[in-house]
Amino acid sequence: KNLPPGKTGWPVIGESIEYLGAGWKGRPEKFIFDRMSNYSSYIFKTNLMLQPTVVFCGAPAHKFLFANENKLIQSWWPSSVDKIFPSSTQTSSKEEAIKMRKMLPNFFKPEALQRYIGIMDTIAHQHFAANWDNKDMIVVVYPLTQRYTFWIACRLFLSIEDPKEVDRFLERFKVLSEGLVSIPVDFPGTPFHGSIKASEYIRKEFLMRIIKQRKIDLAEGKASPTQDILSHMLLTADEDGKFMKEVDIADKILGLLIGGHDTASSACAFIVKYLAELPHIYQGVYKEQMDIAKSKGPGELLNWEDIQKMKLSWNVACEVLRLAPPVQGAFRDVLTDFMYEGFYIPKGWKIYWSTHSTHKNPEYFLEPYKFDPSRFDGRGPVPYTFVPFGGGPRMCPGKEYARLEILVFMHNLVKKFKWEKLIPDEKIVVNPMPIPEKGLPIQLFPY
Ligand code: HEM
Repeated sequence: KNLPPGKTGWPVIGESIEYLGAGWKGRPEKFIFDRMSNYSSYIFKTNLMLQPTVVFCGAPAHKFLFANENKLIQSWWPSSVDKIFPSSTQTSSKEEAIKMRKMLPNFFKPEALQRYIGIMDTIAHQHFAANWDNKDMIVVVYPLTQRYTFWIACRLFLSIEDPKEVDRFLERFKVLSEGLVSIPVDFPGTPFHGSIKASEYIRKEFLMRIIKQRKIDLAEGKASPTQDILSHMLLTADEDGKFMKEVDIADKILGLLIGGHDTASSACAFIVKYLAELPHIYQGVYKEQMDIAKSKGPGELLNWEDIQKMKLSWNVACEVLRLAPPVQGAFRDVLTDFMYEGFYIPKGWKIYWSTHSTHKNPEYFLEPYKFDPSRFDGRGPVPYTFVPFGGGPRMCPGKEYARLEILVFMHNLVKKFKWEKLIPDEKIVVNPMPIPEKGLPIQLFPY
């Protein structure tokens, strides 16, 4: 049978090491481009995460995959992810994903999102005052953007208000994320082992304690049914009148935290990096945000209309997501044998789609390494070429929420500071999100 070109690497581990990189700090972009130029610019075979895998590259391939979700293919996560959180939306379990998908529109519908803007803005004020203003005006950005997005999620998902509690939770959470996309060796000391332990603690102890207390508070009228995602999950029954089990709620909330946390933190950190490197882009964003700031009364929070005015800022954020996409790509399981472009794709193999195959492809983006936010003016890039949030039925449900928290972050940041990078050529590592190796230390210059 005519399998796609490519090699499957070492016995058992295949090319996972090349993909994830030594020390789990990989260069997925190089992996994809090397093989696109060695084998074929639209398809090649390999072996990743212990699975024979075909990588689909380019806009037509993305279109094909997104259109065939749940027909020829279905979302699949490496067994490592299934083990770290057994029944949540991030796993391959289709039923759980469907349940989650049905519930999500309530959290991410426009009325709900509009309510979140003021809360995000309040948290941003407190976050910048508590963490960025210091004597030397030197900060390391990535841990701070992690704090910012985690604080927002803790508030909107669980009504955790105390920053110290948020920080304690974040420490455990970081251990979990680090082993999420790793070689699944469950042995003390490996990232995978740490991740399983952290997940058990978060799901079975930390979240369970909050869920039980919330049930009591709701029964006694001390908590509001609409105050956050947790109340909503506890009080919403499915079509058969059944309420979700506590363990499932813990898993779902963890799934949302995983989906939304490191992704948005990485995006915010790269925005800081690019704005430091490109003063003319910073000036444009500064002007746009100051016009909005000047139109507000003292203490007045950002609202939906303000967000709509942040056109250039969002173009800049999109260009950052194109050049440094937080999600490298995702896997699919092949449900039935099929042919693609004359190549045989066997049932049971995995498919991987990669943001890089289009984002930095000169066929779709002229001078792909040039930072040019005007690419997003008007109708923007050609469909299926700009895919930081994926596409089709499994497209990121948190896209609009992410847009809001990123724009609120940019507004509060440029209003307060200019900055310079302290390590001019800081290396970028991918673990599994891209991050500057030393976390992006910067010198701040407050206004
Ligand atoms: C810049 C920020 C973000 C990026 C780049 C991003 C990217 C993605 C991508 C590419 C996928 C699809 C993966 C696939 O094709 O299988 C995805 C799925 C998902 N995202 Fe996001 N995401 C972001 C923020 C968020 C936020 C803020 C949340 C939640 C509040 C979230 C929750 C999820 C969930 C639950 C899924 C799984 C959906 C499913 O499998 O049906 N994401 N995200």
